[in-house]
Amino acid sequence: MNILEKIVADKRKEVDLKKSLIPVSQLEKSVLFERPTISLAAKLRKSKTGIIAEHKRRSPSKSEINQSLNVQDVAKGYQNAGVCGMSVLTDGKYFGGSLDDLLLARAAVHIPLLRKEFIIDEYQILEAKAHGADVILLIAAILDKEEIKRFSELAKSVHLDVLLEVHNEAELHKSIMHSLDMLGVNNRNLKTFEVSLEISKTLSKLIPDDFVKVSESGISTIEAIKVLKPYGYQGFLIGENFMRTEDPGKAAKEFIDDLS
Ligand SMILES: O=C(O)c1ccccc1NCC(=O)[C@H](O)[C@H](O)COP(=O)(O)O
Repeated sequence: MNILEKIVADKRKEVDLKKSLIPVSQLEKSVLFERPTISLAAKLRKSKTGIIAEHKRRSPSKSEINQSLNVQDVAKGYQNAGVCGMSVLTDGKYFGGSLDDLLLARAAVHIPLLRKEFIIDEYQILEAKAHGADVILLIAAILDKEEIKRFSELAKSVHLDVLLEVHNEAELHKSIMHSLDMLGVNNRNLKTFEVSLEISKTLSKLIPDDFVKVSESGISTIEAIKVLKPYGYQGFLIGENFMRTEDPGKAAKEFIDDLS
């Protein structure tokens, strides 16, 4: 089994357990379920910098990144830095995140929040909404076309933006559909951890203009963004580069100031 298969196998067990403990009817009663969401896609379309900053304590490729920070301080720092949105990893086993991180970030800031998760069941989309997310991530490598359609339509029906992530041409071809808002190209191969910005460059020309294009992973310099912008990218998802520092908000602010 590669790492992605392991994550998905664990996720299936986790979701089955959660469904038995907290029914959908309870998720729908959350005050946050009624909260009007904020569109990340709309923010990215208007932004000159397009930074989506991530809260990431650890990862399968890098192990520990930063375990000592308070998620609300990170969220406020990112908001103060002028990011377009914040990505909150909610997977516990592999990334050290949780749905509580999402709730806490929601209570601290008013920028769009992306639930960064391995979504394999509709339940997780309703869970995202009930915990204050504005956006969900769908990963083409772990979903078939019918699931992408079903999950993205459900997300849209509860007013969540959808970021669909691809890493190769086959994933992109099966994924293009009207119920998506943003197409993300992950520069990291989630099976081998190899990172190359060339993936964003190559796939950019195959993405129709009606989607906001987001380049994800392995971005650590202003130069990388300057290289990717002419390929039509309006969003740039950055995790480790900010989270490795003592003050991710400050690092994001310096980055955005240099970019502006
Ligand atoms: O980051 C990993 O090691 C990883 C491994 C397996 C599946 C997903 C993984 N990361 C999720 C992400 O997509 C990144 O956290 C995100 O794009 C930010 O990347 P970076 O700026 O390189 O931290």
